[in-house]
Amino acid sequence: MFPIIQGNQIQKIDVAYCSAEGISSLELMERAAKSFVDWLIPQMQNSKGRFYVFSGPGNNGGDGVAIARLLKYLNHSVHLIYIKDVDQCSNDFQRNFERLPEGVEICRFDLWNGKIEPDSIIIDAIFGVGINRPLEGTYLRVIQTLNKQVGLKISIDIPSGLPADQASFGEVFKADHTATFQFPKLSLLFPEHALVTGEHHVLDIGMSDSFLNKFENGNFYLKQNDILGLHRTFHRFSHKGNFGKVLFLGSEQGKFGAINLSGYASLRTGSGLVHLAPQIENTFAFNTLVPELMLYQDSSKSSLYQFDAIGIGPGWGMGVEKDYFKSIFVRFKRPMVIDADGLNLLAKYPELKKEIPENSILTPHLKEFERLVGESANHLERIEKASSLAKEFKVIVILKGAHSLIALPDGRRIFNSSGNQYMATAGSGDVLTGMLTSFLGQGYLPEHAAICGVFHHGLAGEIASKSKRRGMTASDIIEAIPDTFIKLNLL
Ligand SMILES: NC(=O)C1=CN([C@@H]2O[C@H](COP(=O)(O)OP(=O)(O)OC[C@H]3O[C@@H](n4cnc5c(N)ncnc54)[C@H](OP(=O)(O)O)[C@@H]3O)[C@@H](O)[C@H]2O)[C@@H](O)CC1
Ligand SMILES: [K+]
Repeated sequence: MFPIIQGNQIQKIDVAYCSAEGISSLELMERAAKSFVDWLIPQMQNSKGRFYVFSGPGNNGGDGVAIARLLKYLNHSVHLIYIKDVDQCSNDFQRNFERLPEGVEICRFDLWNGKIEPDSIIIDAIFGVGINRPLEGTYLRVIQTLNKQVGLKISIDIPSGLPADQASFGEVFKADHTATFQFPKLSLLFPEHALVTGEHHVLDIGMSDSFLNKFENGNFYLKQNDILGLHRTFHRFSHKGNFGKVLFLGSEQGKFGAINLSGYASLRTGSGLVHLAPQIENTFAFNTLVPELMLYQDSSKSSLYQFDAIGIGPGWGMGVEKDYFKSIFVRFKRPMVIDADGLNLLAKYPELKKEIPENSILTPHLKEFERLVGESANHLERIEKASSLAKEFKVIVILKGAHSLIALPDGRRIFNSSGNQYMATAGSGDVLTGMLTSFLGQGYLPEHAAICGVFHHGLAGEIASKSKRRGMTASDIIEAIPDTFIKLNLL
């Protein structure tokens, strides 16, 4: 997993990396510039190949100057607009400025005529992770001017004006794409910044996970390769008992779809036996979506021990009695998945939080999370609260959304990379509950169940949305679950 390094540590990393690799900071900048251009060129198939690069005074600006050179070498039309006098810019900026080839149109911002030809691509290299205060004066004017321009806008490393690991504190360049070096900066993962970051892309500049891990501060970014080693393997002699017997409690009258979706998702994730216990008196009235799902009638006296894992909450309703709710924790005793009305009931009866079995997985979306822990001023505060909740009650909190956060009881915070906007559809959360419960039931450690569940869920969404886009439903996500195992070559 990539650690997500704090902005104010990044200069230290540059120095340590350059000395370990025996390269100069200028060479590292060249690598960054090259990785950017290698990523950029295939993106711009229909463009005329005309670029306007705006460079600020630091090394982000230096990246921009190096990129202007590399684009010119590829015979593109390149304009470089710099903002501060060159002799007041960073050393590596100045070294790159000296290397600019003939044909790059160079102009200082205050002398620039303000014209950008249609179909041009605007590259923002004004500020990177070194931003330390809100923009004012000329810099503010530059960003305001560029935000009014039409055309594809791309930020290098981070949209200028956005601090690396805090909530935005002023005007920010509005990018369509952000190409960030080596690992995403924390603030790129905040939902409230989506309009300025656009789509973000992580570009490799050669730093290994093990090198970066020396600078980690508990935040990590989950990639596809990270989950491969976490999966259990099964063999020809495995029988349905090995794949787990799971139970879902939820679905009051009128919300039958909820645990049906969870149950079906758990079958598709590999569960051997799946039972549903709807919150209704007469289960004859309950139709299961697929014949493989079995009905179970729970009574608060019976043992739940026969199940390997349970998932509670989807469509449950708020009529569940407190004592019955508590009895589930007491009767099962082992890690379980708590979602939807299970979480709303915890918000209603906060004294029950301490009864939750250790290492259980709680899966709130932003609204459910707010009910549990109160309002947050921004996503940074939300992340801190999720982490505190995980540590205090020794549970795993999955804060759902783009780049879902997995907050672990030991304080680590893992941000997911899979998934897309089309997954914001009814029942998507019930599917996740089914997948998490399935992995728990197959004997995965709760931490691994959480990581695999979140990643596969996002990947299934990506696969299903290829043909369905906005029309994708939760059932489509379920149907794509087997493809996630095939894609990752997992037997
Ligand atoms: N490690 C990596 O992965 C690699 C990183 N690389 C690149 O380096 C970038 C970081 O470079 P950086 O440290 O020079 O910071 P950057 O943001 O360019 O500028 C800081 C300058 O801005 C100034 N300043 C700050 N706020 C201001 C404000 N509001 N208004 C006005 N001025 C303000 C501040 O001066 P100050 O006035 O505070 O003295 C300082 O002069 C990084 O994002 C990436 O693109 C790659 O090249 C190689 C691999
Ligand atoms: K930038």
